[in-house]
Amino acid sequence: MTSSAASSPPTAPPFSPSSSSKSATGCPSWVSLKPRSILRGKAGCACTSSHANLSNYGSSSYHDQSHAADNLGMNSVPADDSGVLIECRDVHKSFGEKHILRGVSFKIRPGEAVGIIGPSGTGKSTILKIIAGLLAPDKGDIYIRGKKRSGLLDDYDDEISGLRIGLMFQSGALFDSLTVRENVGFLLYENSKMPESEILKLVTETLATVGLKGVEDRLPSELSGGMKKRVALARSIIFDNAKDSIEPEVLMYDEPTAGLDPIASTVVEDLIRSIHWRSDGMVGEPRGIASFIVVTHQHSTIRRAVDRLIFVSEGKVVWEGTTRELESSENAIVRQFATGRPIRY
Ligand SMILES: Nc1ncnc2c1ncn2[C@@H]1O[C@H](COP(=O)(O)OP(=O)(O)OP(=O)(O)O)[C@@H](O)[C@H]1O
Repeated sequence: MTSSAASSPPTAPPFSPSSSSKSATGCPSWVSLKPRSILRGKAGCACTSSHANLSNYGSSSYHDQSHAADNLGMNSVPADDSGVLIECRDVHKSFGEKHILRGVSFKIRPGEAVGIIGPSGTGKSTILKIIAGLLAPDKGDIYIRGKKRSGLLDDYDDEISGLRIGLMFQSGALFDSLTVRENVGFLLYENSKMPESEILKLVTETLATVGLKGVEDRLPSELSGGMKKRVALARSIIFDNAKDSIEPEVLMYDEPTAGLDPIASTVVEDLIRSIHWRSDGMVGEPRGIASFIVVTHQHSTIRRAVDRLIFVSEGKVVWEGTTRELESSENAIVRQFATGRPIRY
């Protein structure tokens, strides 16, 4: 992500588990469309990005070529519109003079694993923030289960949103002054009626799910980049056992593998998949997470973590198709993305 969200940098509320009096800085790694006091006004992180294979994206040559993609047919876009969870319809967004989104339209259906790809700065993260209700579109609408949504995150109640959406920021956005245990259990300590001993147990179990053991007492500064991503993932999938309504039905990940080495990337990609699989009851306990959306530049993440792709360029969706179709597409830009070859001038 190339820039911060519209809001000013967040300051987290004081952390208040009984055992700690530390205060936190930073912002949560995920937000839900269900309002909770801890999340109000806390969204928005300054993020950085690394795009190993796509350094030439955003060049004029790239943009010239992308016009050709406008003529591409949409491949393998499911025809069945019944039960569409999220629809972006002709969404526009400008920041000052910069017209970033110029009529973005797509649909997310139940159970889908969707990747949003495209040149740097084309507005992919902005799309996630608009879907999450952190930013308002200037024009166009977001439909949730067929119902037009209005307002931002803070305005929602359960009836209006109708869908629980979690967003994991690219940076992971861990609270630097809190331990791993406190970070992962943050929302539960703040909101849940669960006893602290149960929260501790759940934190340990959730960390084990993402392959981390014995790191509960470490600070984020004592973790590698890959471990931080996994802690952020753990925080995005820990749920209040006492309520079944708190779990997000759609998880959105903003560049979850950016900056990771291939092995650490694979771990995170497979974790994202496994969370999804569990929603289908294929592995372990069924979860309520219906779909997920991943913004990524990483080819391995596209191959391992998602099934369908939405290619955004110059603020529009210029191609949709399966990951397999990405490999075989004859469109110059899509093929170039698939092969990771530098663009020739
Ligand atoms: N709050 C904001 N204020 C001003 N400009 C913004 C804001 N948020 C995003 N932008 C600008 O909008 C453009 C799109 O940003 P965005 O982060 O959505 O792109 P992206 O496609 O996710 O990029 P990347 O692939 O590099 O992460 C960038 O030029 C960015 O600087």
